[in-house]
Amino acid sequence: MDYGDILYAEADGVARITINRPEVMNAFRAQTCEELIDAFNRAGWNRETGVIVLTGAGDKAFCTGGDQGGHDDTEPGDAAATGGYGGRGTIGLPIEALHDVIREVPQPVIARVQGYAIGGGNVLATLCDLTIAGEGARFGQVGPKVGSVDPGFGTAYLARVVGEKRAREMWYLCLRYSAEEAFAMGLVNAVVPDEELDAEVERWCRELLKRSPTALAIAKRSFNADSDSIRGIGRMGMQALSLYYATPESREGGRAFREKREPAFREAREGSAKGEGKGEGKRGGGTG
Ligand SMILES: CC(C)(COP(=O)(O)OP(=O)(O)OC[C@H]1O[C@@H](n2cnc3c(N)ncnc32)[C@H](O)[C@@H]1OP(=O)(O)O)[C@@H](O)C(=O)NCCC(=O)NCCSC(=O)CCC(=O)c1ccccc1C(=O)O
Repeated sequence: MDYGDILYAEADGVARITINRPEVMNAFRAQTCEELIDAFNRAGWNRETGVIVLTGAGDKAFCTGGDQGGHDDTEPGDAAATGGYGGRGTIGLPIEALHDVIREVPQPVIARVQGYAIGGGNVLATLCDLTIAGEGARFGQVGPKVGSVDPGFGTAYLARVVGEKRAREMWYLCLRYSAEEAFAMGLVNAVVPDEELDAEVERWCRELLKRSPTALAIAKRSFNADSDSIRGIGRMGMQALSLYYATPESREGGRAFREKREPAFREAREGSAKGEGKGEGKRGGGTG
């Protein structure tokens, strides 16, 4: 596969995968997810590769989740309306397959985080085996601010990593957390000055490359086994999410972000319940 949205490099036992869309803070669209899946499989099944590093291009962001310009913005009730991202998978992004492959590759995956790890970007960093952050990194979830949610690993697995209270706080309040705060809650393994980030990631890679790759693979699979049930719950939740994306309430979030204004979720939900707006009646007036 030729890559347009990501960069891929292999050297000295380390595969580096870089989301290369700095103009949208490394937000991902369907094509980005497809390329990431291909790259993870390429690195994961190469016996020369001992560690995989996932990062984002530039110094502004690791990844800010789904590309808000990529949502289907047709009105609910229009024949083509899905509210999704227009690609493969339940919500038009093969996000489930991307999450799976990060967990499936036998090598440890390190998230090298500089700048923002927000929304689906924070989920990707959380799913990596290890996270190393520059001191300027900022973490957080934004779903309920923009009409989205990750009903699988992004919520349930996050709770295992940082604990139920913190995970609920992150999702409900949509605050941003500094690298030090993320370290304190166990979301990050190490924080270093931004200019030392590459050297620190390299140091961790060299340590991992000294370890038995088979023992690491068994350890990884053993850690995963305990949280694999989240996958099934996530699949079910994703079906619900695809219905939610087609509602005025969810669409209001994406639109408000693009229009740089506060969303009016409650008005959108109530308008929908009353059957106001184009096509709502055809969907039974549900709000998702
Ligand atoms: C990242 C911010 C906090 C940065 O804020 P700030 O520093 O004030 O800069 P801005 O002016 O807001 O942004 C600068 C510039 O970047 C553009 N941009 C930022 N993020 C995105 C994005 N995600 N998509 C498109 N464009 C983006 C922004 O528009 C600006 O462009 P200009 O041209 O300069 O105007 C802040 O930007 C922010 O909060 N961004 C929103 C992040 C967001 O909404 N992410 C999507 C979250 S929902 C999601 O990821 C769903 C998809 C998904 O991932 C998923 C779905 C279902 C199950 C699982 C998952 C999953 O976990 O992956």
